[in-house]
Amino acid sequence: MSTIYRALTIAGTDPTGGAGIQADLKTFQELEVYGMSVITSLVAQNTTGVRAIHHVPLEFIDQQFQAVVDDIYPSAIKTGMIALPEMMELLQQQLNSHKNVPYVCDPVMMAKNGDPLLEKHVRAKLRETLVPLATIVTPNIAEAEDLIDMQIDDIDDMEKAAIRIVKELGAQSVVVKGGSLTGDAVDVFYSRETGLFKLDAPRTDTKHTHGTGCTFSAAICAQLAKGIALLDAVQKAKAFTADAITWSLQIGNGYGPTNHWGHRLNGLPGKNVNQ
Ligand SMILES: Nc1ncnc2c1ncn2[C@@H]1O[C@H](COP(=O)(O)OP(=O)(O)OP(=O)(O)O)[C@@H](O)[C@H]1O
Ligand SMILES: Cc1ncc(COP(=O)(O)O)c(N)n1
Repeated sequence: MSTIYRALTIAGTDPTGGAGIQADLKTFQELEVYGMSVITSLVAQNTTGVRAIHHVPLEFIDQQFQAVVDDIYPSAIKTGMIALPEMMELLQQQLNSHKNVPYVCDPVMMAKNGDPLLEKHVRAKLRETLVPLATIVTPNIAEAEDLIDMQIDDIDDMEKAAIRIVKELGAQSVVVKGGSLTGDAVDVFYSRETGLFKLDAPRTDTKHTHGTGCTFSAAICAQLAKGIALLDAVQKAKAFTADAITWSLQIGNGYGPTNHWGHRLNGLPGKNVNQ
């Protein structure tokens, strides 16, 4: 039998299925990687915004994590919404004990509509605990600005920020995502080994981008679980995410979800599965 690659996401939920744990598991499945999850926070949200957050007790997060690693050992791990400093400390300890496993840190700070998922005063804790352990950290523009306290207006700034995140915060590599800029959807990858690398995709004219960051980081995690090299993993994840955005589902009353099976529709007529 062929190898079963296994990816673990540690994150919050989205009951409408577009972001968080749900988006991660859909992405793992599409990429033929066995998906597992540890839930940190239950989030009552939809495509229009966040209504309420219920944090899972620390001890129970620990029990979920142990239950996974004691039985089906992950080939790669990602973290998404980690809202409390004590959760970050617990995961820092856990990830430190499993340093052999590639780790993708998506430093989730807010939902697409601007609702906070991580309070401002605990962002420094994320920078100190989880970011330094990351094989790759995947901030969007606002998150990168927060991580290294600089304003980012263009691709030059993204490059400066990427280098600083690796050199000053200790992550092994970074991809700064340019989804919120204008023009082509350009992301900037940096690692000490490869240097700077631009990832370019045409921008799809859509507001349905809820969960793009979760999908992108989960796709990187899935590729790393398969043993794909870092830059190649990021390039493959970029293409997967671009397809998920291109083949928009047009559902929800706000920022609608991406289409996780979009990569299967390339070559078919139309860009909207409802057409
Ligand atoms: N309209 C778009 N067309 C094509 N690619 C896009 C578009 N918007 C975002 N992307 C790409 O999607 C990926 C995620 O980037 P983005 O900046 O949206 O992350 P994010 O803000 O963390 O996402 P989210 O918070 O919605 O999970 C990046 O590769 C980015 O370039
Ligand atoms: C649990 C969780 N994690 C991450 C996001 C970010 O995704 P988006 O910015 O697209 O809403 C989210 N909304 N919910």
